[in-house]
Amino acid sequence: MGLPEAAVLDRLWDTVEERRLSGDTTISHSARLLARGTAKVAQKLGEEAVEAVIEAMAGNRRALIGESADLLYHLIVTWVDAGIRPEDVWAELVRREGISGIAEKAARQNLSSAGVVKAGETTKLP
Ligand SMILES: N=c1c2ncn([C@@H]3O[C@H](COP(=O)(O)OP(=O)(O)OP(=O)(O)O)[C@@H](O)[C@H]3O)c2ncn1[C@@H]1O[C@H](COP(=O)(O)O)[C@@H](O)[C@H]1O
Repeated sequence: MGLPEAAVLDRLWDTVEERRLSGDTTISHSARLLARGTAKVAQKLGEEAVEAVIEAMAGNRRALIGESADLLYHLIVTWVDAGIRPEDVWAELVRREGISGIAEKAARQNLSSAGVVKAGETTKLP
């Protein structure tokens, strides 16, 4: 295998989806977490995000790599629970490619100040 690459995320999604469909909750962490329901899945996502924040603030590069993997895993479990496929998210990132985040936000603010978009509404595609 060459350098690790992002395709691992697609493989991980396939594995977690398989655990949702036929995983044994006594041996599969994913099956057990998904069986606990959306609130628990979302809680764990939040917890892992905070753990990544803590390591980033502490400047613990190695620990932040580990917490990043935990966060990505729990984000994928959240996608599986919500019926989101990786390509749904990859398509959104591709749509945004080449559009500066600053220009994107300014355009949204112009739309809302022109009354085209009500404040609080987003012009981001669903
Ligand atoms: N990438 C991961 C991965 N990252 C983290 N974790 C698990 O996530 C859990 C996080 O620990 P926590 O204490 O935060 O969560 P918890 O055990 O629910 O504890 P509580 O908060 O409920 O008390 C640990 O058990 C980690 O092992 C993962 N479990 C699985 N995977 C991948 O998913 C695949 C399928 O795993 P299973 O579903 O277990 O078969 C594996 O082959 C891996 O590729």
